[in-house]
Amino acid sequence: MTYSELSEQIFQKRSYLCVGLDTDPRKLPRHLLTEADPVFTFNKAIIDATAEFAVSYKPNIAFYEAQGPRGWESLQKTLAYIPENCFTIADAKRGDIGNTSDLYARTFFDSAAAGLAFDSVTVAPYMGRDSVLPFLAYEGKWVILLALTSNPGSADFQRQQLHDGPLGSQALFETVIQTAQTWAGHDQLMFVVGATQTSELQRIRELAPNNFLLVPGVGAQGGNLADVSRLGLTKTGGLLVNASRNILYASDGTDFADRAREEARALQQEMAQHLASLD
Ligand SMILES: O=c1ccn([C@@H]2O[C@H](COP(=O)(O)O)[C@@H](O)[C@H]2O)c(=O)[nH]1
Repeated sequence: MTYSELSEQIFQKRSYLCVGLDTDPRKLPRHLLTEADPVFTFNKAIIDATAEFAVSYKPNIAFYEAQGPRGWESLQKTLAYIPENCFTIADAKRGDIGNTSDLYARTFFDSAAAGLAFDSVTVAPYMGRDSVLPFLAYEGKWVILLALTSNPGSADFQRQQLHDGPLGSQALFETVIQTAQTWAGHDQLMFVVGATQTSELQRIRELAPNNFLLVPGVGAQGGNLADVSRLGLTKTGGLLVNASRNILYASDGTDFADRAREEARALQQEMAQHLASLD
């Protein structure tokens, strides 16, 4: 999906909601446990219930890998089930020396390799340019680079001051955002910024005025959608705000899909208001 197609979806659906498919078999409603593939059955119901309100889906790969080959199969089926008009994110947080990154990129982008063809993959920037470039070699595919993550540990490295960054003294996450833009344009590069990091969002928008930001951390992690939207929205949308647990596990009963739909609808309705206030 291209930048303008994603932007078009956002204004058509009046939503920048990304539903996180962090599907944990231990949290599934009991009545699904007799299904042949309970994870896929659950994901299918969640997608059916939320597709009207979401522009993106983000399976977190850890939840599938932890189940071995069975999990990989559920992931393949889930990806194939996500509607064409939704942007897909493999939240895998990969990155290694070039030839290894090359295989990670094949895993998530080339369906002939592992049966997966995501639109994008999350990548850790720590190993630098040559660890990221193999992902960018795929035309039409996106890299979503971790910049300032939502967790408390983001202070350990990402907020550390560097004294000889491109602008002199600046935080490591600022260097990541500036330097990565010399590797790819905003049509192929997004940044992860936690919803819990709104104190830095204005600065991040100055550094990356045109890049989409993937913002996890509303709901279960306490991030505030209104603040994220006020500081992060742009004329093209510019945001994908993820919610996982709040939607997936709104109920653990037979009404789980209805409750997930209500949660997704509530987020979409607030997003529609924020988009309307852009005019
Ligand atoms: O900085 C980051 C980067 C990624 N995540 C991921 O997003 C979801 C958030 O789930 P919630 O249940 O809505 O809290 C999850 O997959 C994380 O691994 C993040 O939270 N923060």
